[in-house]
Amino acid sequence: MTSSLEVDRVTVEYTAGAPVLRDVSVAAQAGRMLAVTGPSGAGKTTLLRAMAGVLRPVSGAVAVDGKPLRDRDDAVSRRVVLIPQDNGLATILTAGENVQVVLVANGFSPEDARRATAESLEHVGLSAQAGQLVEELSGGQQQRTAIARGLALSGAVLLADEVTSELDAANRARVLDLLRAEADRGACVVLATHDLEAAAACDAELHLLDGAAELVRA
Ligand SMILES: Nc1ncnc2c1ncn2[C@@H]1O[C@H](COP(=O)(O)OP(=O)(O)OP(=O)(O)O)[C@@H](O)[C@H]1O
Repeated sequence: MTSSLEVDRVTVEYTAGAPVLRDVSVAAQAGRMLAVTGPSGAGKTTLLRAMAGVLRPVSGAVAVDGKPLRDRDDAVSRRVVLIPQDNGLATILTAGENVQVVLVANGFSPEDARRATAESLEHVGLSAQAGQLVEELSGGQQQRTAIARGLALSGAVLLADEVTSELDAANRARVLDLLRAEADRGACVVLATHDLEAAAACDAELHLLDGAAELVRA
């Protein structure tokens, strides 16, 4: 089944009366990649967190398949996957454990979780690091572990926040190919990025500036 993600006139505030996003609307469609660009502090992470159901807008709504998201639990049950900017990995677990634990928590049997973990780490080129503690991995290897974890969940919506920032050119190209493969299997992919080449690899681009959004490429 394919899904669509609609952001309808969303305003988000961290402090009452000081919106970080103002009246932002955009739709992300199944099978396509949407880039969210803009300078540091423009609100890219805030928008992805609202899309993920982590932040509740003060007005407007985020909907998947026309049904508004209630909160993060609702978003998880509707297969909205967020790969966060800070990776969100448990540093005292291995790369493999980080992926596997999340899969089991999402209903995979231990055997399926083991298989999907091995496949996903292989896709990002980390098979040899599966048993290594996250705190022993480089920044780019940690970033790829978080990507492997997000990809393994096979979301209907995949929200990737600055997932190429620590990667060399070859790994960046590999990750963009993997995100494209997610879109090709029917996911809505949203990529927040500073990287102009990564943005150019997407089908559409939403540019944020001072909390307002403009669709610069549809
Ligand atoms: N938890 C928070 N509490 C208060 N203000 C916040 C919080 N998180 C972000 N902000 C503010 O919201 C604005 C947008 O931040 P956000 O992280 O969404 O920007 P960004 O475009 O992702 O930036 P970057 O490219 O540097 O990651 C910034 O002014 C930031 O200081």
